[in-house]
Amino acid sequence: MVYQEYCEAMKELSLKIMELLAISLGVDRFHYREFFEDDCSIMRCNYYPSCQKPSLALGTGPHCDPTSLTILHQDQVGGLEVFTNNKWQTVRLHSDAFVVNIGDTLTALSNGRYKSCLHRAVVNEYKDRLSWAFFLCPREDKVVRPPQIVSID
Ligand SMILES: O=C(O)CCC(=O)C(=O)O
Ligand SMILES: [Fe+2]
Repeated sequence: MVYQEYCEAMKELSLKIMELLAISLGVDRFHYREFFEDDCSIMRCNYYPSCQKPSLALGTGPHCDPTSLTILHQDQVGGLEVFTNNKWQTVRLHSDAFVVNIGDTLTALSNGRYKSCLHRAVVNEYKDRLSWAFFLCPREDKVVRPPQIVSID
């Protein structure tokens, strides 16, 4: 029940963020909300056992999320890193905050104006770690393309 409520709240939050992104692109505010109708979003709980030699272990290897938006909540152990300015940087922990990632689908939907970000999760030497990721994804048969107004470079 809590799980279902969490998923519904994440879906609504991600659609609200998509409204703001639509406005920022000069697109009709509800354009993406309509695009994500009957969505095939995914919720995933990640568990990373502690590891005595973290540098030799792969938590979640470097990747860009293939999805549209990811809303991530991490526990107080930490381990999420983002590749920016040519180096891996730790994403600061904040118990009251979510991390919002742009995924590859959104890069396509925005004609490259929003870029997906390379990130990874490293494991902790002493503590197990948990993270919860909600991935906003369109219905599987949707054609992914930017609205015309955003297609013009
Ligand atoms: O556990 C994390 O902090 C990141 C997980 C992640 O990148 C993913 O599930 O796609
Ligand atoms: Fe990811």
